Amino acid sequence: MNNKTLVGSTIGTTLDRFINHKQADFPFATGELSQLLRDIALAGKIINLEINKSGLLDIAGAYGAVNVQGEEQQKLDVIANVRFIRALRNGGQVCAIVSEEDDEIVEINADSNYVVAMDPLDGSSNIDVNVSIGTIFSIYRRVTAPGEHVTKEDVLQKGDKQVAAGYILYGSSTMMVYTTGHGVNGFTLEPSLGEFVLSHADIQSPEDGQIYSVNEGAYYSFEQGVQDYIRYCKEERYSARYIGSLVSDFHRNMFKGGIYLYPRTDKSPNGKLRLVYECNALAFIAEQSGGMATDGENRIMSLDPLELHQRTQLLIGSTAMVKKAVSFL
Ligand SMILES: O=P(O)(O)OC[C@H]1O[C@](O)(COP(=O)(O)O)[C@@H](O)[C@@H]1O
Ligand SMILES: [Mg+2]
Ligand SMILES: [Mg+2]
Repeated sequence: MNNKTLVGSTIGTTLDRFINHKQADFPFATGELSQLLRDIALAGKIINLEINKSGLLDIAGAYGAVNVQGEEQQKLDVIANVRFIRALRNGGQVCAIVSEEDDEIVEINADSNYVVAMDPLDGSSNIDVNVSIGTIFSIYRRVTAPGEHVTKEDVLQKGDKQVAAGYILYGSSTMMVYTTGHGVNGFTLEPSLGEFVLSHADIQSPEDGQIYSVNEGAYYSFEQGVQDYIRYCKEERYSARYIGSLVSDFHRNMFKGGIYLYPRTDKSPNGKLRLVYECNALAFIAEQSGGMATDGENRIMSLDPLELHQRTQLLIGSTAMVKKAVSFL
């Protein structure tokens, strides 16, 4: 882990100031993307407050509905979804949202330029047991003209088209980590100030590592190559670490060096994780911090999304480890 002092964006700089500073790098910037990043940070702060006291409030447990994935929605999944949509609507920069919790495209401000794909609450199985969870987001510029009807073309863009992406991690501290294609920076929420403050500048993921993250309980449903790679990790005496929240496992491995795998199984022939609002964002962060993200054959960000809730196999993390894993497939 390296904390470097960068001209104009020193450790301790607030997110707001950092965004302003970075915007100056783009002479034709309109400030829309900057405002959108602020809106996401605001929604993250609001959700963070609810998560922190979720045990005290009647927001634990199931919501009593099933989302398009066939998964039982948790109350906090729905609350986080509502909070994000409201913050992005009020912020005025978004024309459409693709969310894990909504079957169809959520149309917002027809005249706005940006599309957001989001997983409002990642790691839902950990919500009620006080284990770290997150929010994942990808930002694209629409391809249709402002004012026109939003189409699937606007929301089903390759990961390579992302203009920004990141996540908010609600853990022992709350962090917002994002990229606009110029490196990855992490901001820690200073609770008494209520401000995200630059704490991890220009994050670089180690080339190699000793940690592997996979749900080994599904070992026998994985393809032979994946089973062989997991056995290799054991022979190498790597450490097995699996929180069960993609954002948290990814975050740890990005700093310490490691690989996260969610392989396809006989039950889920395309894997479990969603390309549009989980994998593309983390793939952008991984590549921008020196790591790698693949479905076993292709770069995740080169994949053409065909469906809003399309799933993909995911291998992500330190480059040397991901390449090694792919060599087993
Ligand atoms: O319980 P499993 O099958 O290991 O799946 C855990 C994975 O599923 C997820 O919970 C899926 O995300 P959601 O919680 O947003 O649906 C990931 O965060 C996590 O890595
Ligand atoms: Mg998720
Ligand atoms: Mg989710």
